[in-house]
Amino acid sequence: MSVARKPVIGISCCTDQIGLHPFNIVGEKYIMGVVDGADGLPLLIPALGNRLDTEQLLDLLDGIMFTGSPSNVEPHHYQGPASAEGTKHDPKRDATTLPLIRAAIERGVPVLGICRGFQEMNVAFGGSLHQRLHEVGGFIEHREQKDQPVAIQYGLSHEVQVEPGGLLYDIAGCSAAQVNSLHTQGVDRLAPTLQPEARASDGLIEAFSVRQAPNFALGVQWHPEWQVKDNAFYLSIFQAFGDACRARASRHS
Ligand SMILES: N[C@@H](CCC(=O)NCCCC(=O)O)C(=O)O
Repeated sequence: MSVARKPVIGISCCTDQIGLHPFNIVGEKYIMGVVDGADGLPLLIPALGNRLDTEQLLDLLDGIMFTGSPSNVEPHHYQGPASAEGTKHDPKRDATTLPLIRAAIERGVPVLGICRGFQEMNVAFGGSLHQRLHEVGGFIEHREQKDQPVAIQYGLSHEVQVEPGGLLYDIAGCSAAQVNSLHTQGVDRLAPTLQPEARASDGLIEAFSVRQAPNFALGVQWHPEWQVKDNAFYLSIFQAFGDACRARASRHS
């Protein structure tokens, strides 16, 4: 009797210097989102840029989650103005995730993008970002309160309106939900291939799917991985992603 295996879900890594050495790192909450929310087997994807064998990786994986990060996509990827001095970048991550997003979606590998990962999806398909939403005018505060405990920083912050009839509406079964909010950047020009799935009260696009994607492809600006089991809306996103990954995995077994 064969036992269904858990889907293998890739998780994009950031790079950072710790002491004398460069490291590939990922926040544990993303790993636990895959384990607890998607019931998947997490596999970390190092930021190897063009040295990553994308074809072999996509053969192995049943899904990929593109994580959030304190770093920002370098603006030359969307023809944006130079970043403000001191902006944190991760060019090795950009060189890995932007092509990997396009390749994964084209190959029908399920994709979930979170926060930076959501912003990367927009840039990967030709969209652009506001680099400092709070300086644009007209937007509510989307940044976390950095002086507050982590539970407050990742606590519910504002509402999003879910597009009726869309993928997220189907998944969550609701037309509005409260989400956390920990980002400075946001979608400016939405890539033509992306379909808005949710907006904040200021109109900012906070979730999208990929039009005509052969499989699950959703990006969200908030952090559904945060204590995923305790929030029905967050959990529904991970379960839908996990189901798509399981369906793909079953084709290989
Ligand atoms: N740097 C971007 C993206 C924000 C983001 O992904 N934050 C996550 C912070 C750490 C984490 O929870 O992984 C922006 O500021 O818009």
